[in-house]
Amino acid sequence: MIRIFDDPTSVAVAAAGLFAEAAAAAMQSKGSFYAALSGGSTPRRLYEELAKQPWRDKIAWEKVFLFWGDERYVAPTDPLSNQKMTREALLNHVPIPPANLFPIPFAASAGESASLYETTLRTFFGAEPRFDLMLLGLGADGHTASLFPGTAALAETNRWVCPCRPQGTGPDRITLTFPVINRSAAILFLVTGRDKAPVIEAVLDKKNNQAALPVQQVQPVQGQITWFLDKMAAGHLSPATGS
Ligand SMILES: O=C(O)[C@H](O)[C@@H](O)[C@H](O)[C@H](O)COP(=O)(O)O
Repeated sequence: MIRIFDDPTSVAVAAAGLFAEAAAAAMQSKGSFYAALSGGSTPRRLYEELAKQPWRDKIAWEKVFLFWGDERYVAPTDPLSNQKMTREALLNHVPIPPANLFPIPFAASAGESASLYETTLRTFFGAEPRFDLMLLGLGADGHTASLFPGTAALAETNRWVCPCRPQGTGPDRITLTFPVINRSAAILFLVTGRDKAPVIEAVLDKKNNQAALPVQQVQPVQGQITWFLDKMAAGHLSPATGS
């Protein structure tokens, strides 16, 4: 499903509603809700929405279990940390038990952080990872989570978590891999801004004549993909694709 909203704030408000609905449905069927969080500017707005009413009081936060889809290899106090962003925007403001939070650890190396997180996930989920909701963003280069073009992590079939080194500057990353992402019950992409219009057109209007983009490997085994876009990101889509 593709939904197009006027602006990033409307995307975040709608995403908060979807998050709350997915949480209520999972809690009703199995008593808990497992979500993987994304970094990025649009998710931050979503987290700020969830920290406000009605969601702060309406969501049964003690039954919410939060994981991170990717992280920069930096200390959790670093301004680049997705964990720090999420704590500031959401977690410091809602009654979620600390034991329900599973941030990506900052270990001796990005590789060690990834393998520790893999152990955490395997201990929690057992044989098969199954997130009720996976939040994802999309980079202008087609990356999602920290699965960047041309990196070995794209071909991973066994490991659930990988370290990776994006091209250019910036810290190493730790990312969930496609075998985990594609076992999610639901995936929600939040994409806003004019700079995303070409990549959104390539992915959703399938006008991609270049090499395959990482995001095109998001193909859930059973789950649903929902795209929440703002008008700017949807600017190059044909009218038949958007709604
Ligand atoms: O932590 C991150 O930055 C995410 O891993 C990354 O995949 C992000 O979601 C996209 O780059 C889009 O980011 P924006 O929403 O900020 O454009």
